[in-house]
Amino acid sequence: MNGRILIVEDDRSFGLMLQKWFERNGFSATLCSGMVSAQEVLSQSEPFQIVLSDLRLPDGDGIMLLSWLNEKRLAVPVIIMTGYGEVQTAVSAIKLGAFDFLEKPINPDILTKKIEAAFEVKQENIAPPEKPRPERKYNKETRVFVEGQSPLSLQMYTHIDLVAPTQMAVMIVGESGTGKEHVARLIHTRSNRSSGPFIAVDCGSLSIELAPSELFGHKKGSFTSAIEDKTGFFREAHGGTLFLDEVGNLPYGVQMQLLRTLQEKRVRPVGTSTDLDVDVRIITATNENLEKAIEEGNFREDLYHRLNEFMIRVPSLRECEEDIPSYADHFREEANRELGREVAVISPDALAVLKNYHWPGNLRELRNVIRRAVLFTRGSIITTDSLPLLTTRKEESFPKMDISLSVEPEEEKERILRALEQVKGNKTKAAVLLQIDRKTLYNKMHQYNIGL
Ligand SMILES: Nc1ncnc2c1ncn2[C@@H]1O[C@H](COP(=O)(O)OP(=O)(O)OP(=O)(O)O)[C@@H](O)[C@H]1O
Repeated sequence: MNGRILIVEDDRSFGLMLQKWFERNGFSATLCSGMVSAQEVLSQSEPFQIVLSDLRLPDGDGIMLLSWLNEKRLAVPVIIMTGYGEVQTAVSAIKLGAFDFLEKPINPDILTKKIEAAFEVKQENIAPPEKPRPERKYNKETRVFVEGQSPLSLQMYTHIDLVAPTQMAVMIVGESGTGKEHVARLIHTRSNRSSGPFIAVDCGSLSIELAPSELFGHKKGSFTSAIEDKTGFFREAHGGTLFLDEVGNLPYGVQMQLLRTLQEKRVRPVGTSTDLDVDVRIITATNENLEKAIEEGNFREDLYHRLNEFMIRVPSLRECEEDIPSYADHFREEANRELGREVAVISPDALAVLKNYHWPGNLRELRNVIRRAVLFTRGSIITTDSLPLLTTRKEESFPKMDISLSVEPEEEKERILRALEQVKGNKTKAAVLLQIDRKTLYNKMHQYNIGL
């Protein structure tokens, strides 16, 4: 391993020890003693591959540093170091996007594994430092997934199977960490585009200035930093699927261009005057209420309807309690493999705790909790002792997300016609696609004068 690591630690002797350890292991490590100095270094020097930050700093904390990195769109994995008993805060840090956490006193083997894992993610997900790119490509199945068997999960998989073979634009909604990206990938692999590319783009990392060229490409010399031709995500996804994650974050200025591209199925790279054909299926995901964004003037309504030809709602984990044991077991096996452990089971008491918690961070949080438990377990059984304090009960949890839709009549008619076309006129299937009952479909067809 080698690469640039930034250590943010106010305990100087501990920081120096870490710095020496990294240097002995072939890294270049920079040490900062506080948040502000870390921000200065991160803004000025060459990009770092990993930031290893203490949770508590004299002029802030690791979580503030994390938020600052997010704000500045500096895509670097952050590992937070916590003291004994600060695991809850560390879990919050992970929900905010920290890559992982490490408990002090630091075990060098665990540190090595986490650094290796962060590097892998950095190589896989994030582009070379000098040219940050927000896409992730999936050319092969890298992870194993579990299909929940609860009624809401089964309903979701039925919807996936139904919509996957069509060309409809799918909008996936659900809380953070529910597995929306996994659903997008599943739709792609179950579609007739599965042999084509799957390009995932995090819309939150597209700046207003660069978004057009990232999405639609550019011609060499069309602006100062355009030192070579760029294909753009749309054309990279030609023949396959373009997944726009966190689509609510798409800069408003680019939304019109996106709509035009979708309607005309053509892109015009920046700095050119020629339109190029593109054949791309669009899948989007959001964990925010886009209707509110529309009301507030932050998201175009016409684009919303174009992207939302079919909506899939990914249930929260607290709505699928019966799936928790199989997910937990799956994450236990995954952690065993990745951490070289042999933890065989989760005790019934521990399972009861897991089932009773409200999981605001959903599958991502469950995965982190189980990984931590596998690390902490000395024997072969995960007991309540190896779980963090999971105290908030389900009853105290938040209300469900409102995903109801209101559509303009013209658009509604258009959607019904499209759905009927996709399923060759089968009204039962069209009603499922539109997520309305058959009777409502008949009424609407009558209302819009669509031949029965
Ligand atoms: N069906 C599944 N089986 C096993 N692991 C899963 C499954 N779905 C999701 N995961 C895991 O849960 C975590 C969160 O999944 P994912 O990133 O797809 O969620 P998301 O809803 O897209 O999150 P966000 O809203 O933050 O973008 C990931 O580690 C993913 O690998």
